[in-house]
Amino acid sequence: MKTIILAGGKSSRMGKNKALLPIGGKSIIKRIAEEFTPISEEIIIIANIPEIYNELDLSIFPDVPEFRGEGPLAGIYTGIDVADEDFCLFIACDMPFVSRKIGEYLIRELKNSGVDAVIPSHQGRVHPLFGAYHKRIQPFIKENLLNGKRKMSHLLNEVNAKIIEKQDIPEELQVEWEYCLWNLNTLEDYQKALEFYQNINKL
Ligand SMILES: Nc1nc2c(ncn2[C@@H]2O[C@H](COP(=O)(O)OP(=O)(O)OP(=O)(O)O)[C@@H](O)[C@H]2O)c(=O)[nH]1
Repeated sequence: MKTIILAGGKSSRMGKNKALLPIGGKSIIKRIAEEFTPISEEIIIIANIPEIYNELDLSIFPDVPEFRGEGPLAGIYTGIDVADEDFCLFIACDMPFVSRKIGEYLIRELKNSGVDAVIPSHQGRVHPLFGAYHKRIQPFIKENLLNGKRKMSHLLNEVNAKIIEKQDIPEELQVEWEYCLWNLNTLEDYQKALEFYQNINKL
């Protein structure tokens, strides 16, 4: 499988590039890349200012010109295009604690169940930016973007998406579930993530 990190956002609520915020001495995007390297054939970054990430030594592509900067859906469209692979795992660059075990689980479900997408959900909230997607959804994304429908929820209503809840996953993965889905939007979120990181490292 290929892992695709979406890093083409504006981080306007954070006020600085979320992907580069350090946690435990490492940027979030680097943490994600390192976490997924052991299980990925390739890690690809989709970012609109690619040179920012040169030091990561990964493949970096901007959104396709047709949809540049049109939100995460544009990043997924581009990721599917460049990965040229049936099964892709997408991860937002603002999820510092994503887990490869859960990523593997999502991809396995995608392969075994034959659906178009496998998406985690926690406490009534779906997290489509840590999800496994089949290449065949690409025409649906294109149609939505051409019609100005940028919300992930539109796409998930149109394709055959399997939503996974905590109780669906093997028990040994359930501990990781909650923090794995955590994404950071504001400085307050970042502060909480730093505290969480310090606390788990004290255990
Ligand atoms: N490739 C690509 N990724 C995007 C785009 N917009 C958002 N993302 C990524 O999608 C994820 C979620 O982004 P959001 O938090 O919704 O948006 P954001 O622009 O990063 O942040 P805000 O400006 O605060 O809304 C992050 O990993 C972003 O980098 C885009 O237009 N292209």
